[in-house]
Amino acid sequence: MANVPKVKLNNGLEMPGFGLGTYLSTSNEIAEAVKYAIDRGYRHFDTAYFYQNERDVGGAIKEKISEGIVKREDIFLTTKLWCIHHEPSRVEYACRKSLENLGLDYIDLYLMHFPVGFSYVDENTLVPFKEGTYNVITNDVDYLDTWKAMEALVKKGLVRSIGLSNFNAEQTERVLKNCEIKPVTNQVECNIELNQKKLIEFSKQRDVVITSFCPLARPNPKERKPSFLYENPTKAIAEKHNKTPAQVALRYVLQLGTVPIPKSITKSRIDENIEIFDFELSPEEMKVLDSLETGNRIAAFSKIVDNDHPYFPFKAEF
Ligand SMILES: NC(=O)C1=CN([C@@H]2O[C@H](COP(=O)(O)OP(=O)(O)OC[C@H]3O[C@@H](n4cnc5c(N)ncnc54)[C@H](OP(=O)(O)O)[C@@H]3O)[C@@H](O)[C@H]2O)C=CC1
Ligand SMILES: O=C1CO[C@H](CO)[C@@H](O)[C@@H]1O
Repeated sequence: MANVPKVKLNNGLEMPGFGLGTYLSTSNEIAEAVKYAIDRGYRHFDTAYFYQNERDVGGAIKEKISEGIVKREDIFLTTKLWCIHHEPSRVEYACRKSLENLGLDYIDLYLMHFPVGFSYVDENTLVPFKEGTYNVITNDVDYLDTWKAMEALVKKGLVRSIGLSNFNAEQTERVLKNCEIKPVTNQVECNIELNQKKLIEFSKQRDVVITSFCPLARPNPKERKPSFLYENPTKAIAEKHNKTPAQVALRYVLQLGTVPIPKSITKSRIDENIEIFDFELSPEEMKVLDSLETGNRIAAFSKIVDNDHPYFPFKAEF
């Protein structure tokens, strides 16, 4: 079984340096995947209110706890505050709703999913579109006010750590300069094609860990994309190490100093993805992989959220 090192967070707690993503899978398939992953040594799981699978993920964890395979304190569970709950008065409600869905007493890490708030219509309208369009109705809640309400969750013991997701450097700095409790991580898209080197360096200097989502760039096997999973130079590097291109891609973001959270519901891939702690890419190989950066971003916010919103994060260089 892979020996996953722990990463020290700026609040003194630890987070396993590798985890399982859960986006786009619900119900039985994700519950089975989480249970299998626990059996195979995964201890860190990433979900979100937005994914509508907190019940499945939490239920699977609880099952493994009641079987005596793990204890609650062995598991590191992340979930996220969704954009319709940015109003400070909604934050505790949203967190308690996530806890209820998960069936757990506390959340290890609670992230603000995105810096822009969306208008609240009702619980089931996760993405409120302007009629007849695919443009989201945003609001102007300041993410600093949302952050203050998240700090209160730590004080109440509902969550152990809080963090950011999809924040750019300037936004991260604004939170750091105005917070009582520092964000422990910023979870951002990071893979061979969007290697986030500048944001990683910036965050490292401020003791904020970068967690890498879409570390495999959400593969599309029919179109053989991303090319780094199917072609050289990744393929040749993988062969040299007796690994797969996916393992090289995950090892790459790990060696950049980030925490990868690849998602899979496939047993063989759950096994494959965690086996990245027994080899090392050389500085030359890292350089070759650096050169595959295209800047392509997959997580779709830029298509639905007004890019001119003052808190839209992706107009900045990093
Ligand atoms: N904070 C945020 O805004 C965001 C957070 N996330 C989080 O990050 C996680 C990971 O990102 P995600 O978008 O899922 O993208 P990933 O890059 O992790 O890709 C997931 C896809 O890759 C497939 N896959 C997994 N392992 C392999 C492998 N070894 N070889 C080939 N294909 C493989 C999976 O298929 P299968 O499951 O069928 O095996 C799935 O279709 C999410 O699940 C979510 O938890 C993601 C996006 C945004
Ligand atoms: O977490 C997420 C999963 O990816 C989606 C985009 O494809 C994002 O919208 C969302 O934040």
